[in-house]
Amino acid sequence: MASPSRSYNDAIDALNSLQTPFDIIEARRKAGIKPDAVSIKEMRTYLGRIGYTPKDLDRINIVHVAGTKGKGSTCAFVDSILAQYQRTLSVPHKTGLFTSPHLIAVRERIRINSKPISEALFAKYFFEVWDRLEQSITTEENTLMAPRPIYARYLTLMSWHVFLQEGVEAAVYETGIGGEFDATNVVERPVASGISTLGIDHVFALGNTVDKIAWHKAGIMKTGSPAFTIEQVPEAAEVLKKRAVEKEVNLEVLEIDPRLSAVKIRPDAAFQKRNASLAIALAEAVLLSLKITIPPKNEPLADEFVDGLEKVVWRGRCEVKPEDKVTWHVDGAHTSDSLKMSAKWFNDEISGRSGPRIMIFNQQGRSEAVEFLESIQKATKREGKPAFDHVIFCTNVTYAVTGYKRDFVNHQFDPADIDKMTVQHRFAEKWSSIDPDATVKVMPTIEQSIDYARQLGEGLPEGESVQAFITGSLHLVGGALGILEKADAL
Ligand SMILES: Nc1ncnc2c1ncn2[C@@H]1O[C@H](COP(=O)(O)OP(=O)(O)OP(=O)(O)O)[C@@H](O)[C@H]1O
Ligand SMILES: [Mg+2]
Ligand SMILES: [Mg+2]
Repeated sequence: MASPSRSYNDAIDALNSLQTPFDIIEARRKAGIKPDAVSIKEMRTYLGRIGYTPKDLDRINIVHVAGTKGKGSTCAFVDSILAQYQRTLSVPHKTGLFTSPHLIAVRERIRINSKPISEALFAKYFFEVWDRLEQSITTEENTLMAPRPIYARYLTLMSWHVFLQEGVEAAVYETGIGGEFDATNVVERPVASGISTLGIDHVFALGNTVDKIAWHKAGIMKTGSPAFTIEQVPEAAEVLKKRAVEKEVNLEVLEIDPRLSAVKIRPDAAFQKRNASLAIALAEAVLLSLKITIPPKNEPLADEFVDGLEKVVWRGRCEVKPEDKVTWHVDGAHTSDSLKMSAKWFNDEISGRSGPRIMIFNQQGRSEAVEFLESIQKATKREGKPAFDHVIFCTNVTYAVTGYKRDFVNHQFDPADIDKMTVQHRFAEKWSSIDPDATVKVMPTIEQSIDYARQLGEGLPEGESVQAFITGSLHLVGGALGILEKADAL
């Protein structure tokens, strides 16, 4: 057990103190300072300071995944397949999963045997890393670096410590931003690298065209380790191929795996089948390295693969939650391409259903999201009616009374903007211009937005329910799931 002064909440408060404040982010942005090779060098130093070398990471057999969209889903598929092998063969004995961002609680970013590590374990390892870093500064000459890495990097560092201490035999790693300079890229000999769908996101750090972004993501391919990707737009495919040649990596470009025709992939959409195809290849590579025999590619998938793919739980992505008078469609998409997918998914789901349509949307601190609204409107538009009868733009503040949960405190946004709901008013203005018959509202909290949707459901005739779509931000979706389930949805 963690001591009273070193509880999970203390750990989260300490972690939050490692967030880069909004004004510093702004200053860096203005000065054009971006992540570069120094980030990796520093991560290696921190790893050394907590007592490990990159070679130690080979022990946890890392599968490394980068991409603009589908990283988390692909990682969850791989993890779920490995869980099935653990059930039937007891190998791998322990699995690790490192993903970002979190939906409900920080600790869900670090999982063992598919479950977020407990609060007690999180606190224990968090403070072990904290103390090791503290002690090492006095013993080392190089004090130019900050004593501790920033938020996401700290969690990456901590995940290695957790997985090594816990004896994890196979660990699936999602990159945070990009690949080449991402904290996770300290790994030198992954069991396999996978690159999911590439598109536009994190433009400031990675560049504003898909080829520049592809260059970063390709940085996770390592000489001596197999690499896989799926069909990409030509500019991205070309860069990946070129970098694979430079690194002498055999990059395999996967079609949608024909064996998936016997598997119920949810949602039944091409993008998810691409994620699943990538996951199959990555899981095969891990199993091979663990000396587990798998059926050859021209035979049907082993039951463990089928079950793993069908039973995967990846919350807050394409999730449907029916309630008495509201059917909630919850998806944390937050980039241009994924919001298009997401809106199409919602539209397909509700086809033929009657009842008012409502969208609850937010994307904090990203003004470019105004443009994303158009693609949502295009994918959902109707003849003679607004795409949505009601559209609500709210902040990511969960509750009207208690505000944010600790796990969602975010110093990276301008607090004045949240108070004034600046971005929400801009979204509202935009939506009113593209879907003029919709009732558009701005609300300060997720809770109030959900109440509004529920009120619309009251008094609807038998057989009708509100068709609600919650999207735009994983934080919004996590908060919403917490309210809908009256508890942490972990
Ligand atoms: N291959 C894909 N192409 C486009 N959109 C996708 C793809 N896979 C998933 N999505 C959409 O993106 C959302 C997020 O998926 P996922 O968590 O797998 O992505 P991610 O790459 O981990 O994203 P991030 O870490 O930036 O939130 C899903 O809910 C879905 O709407
Ligand atoms: Mg992302
Ligand atoms: Mg993710």
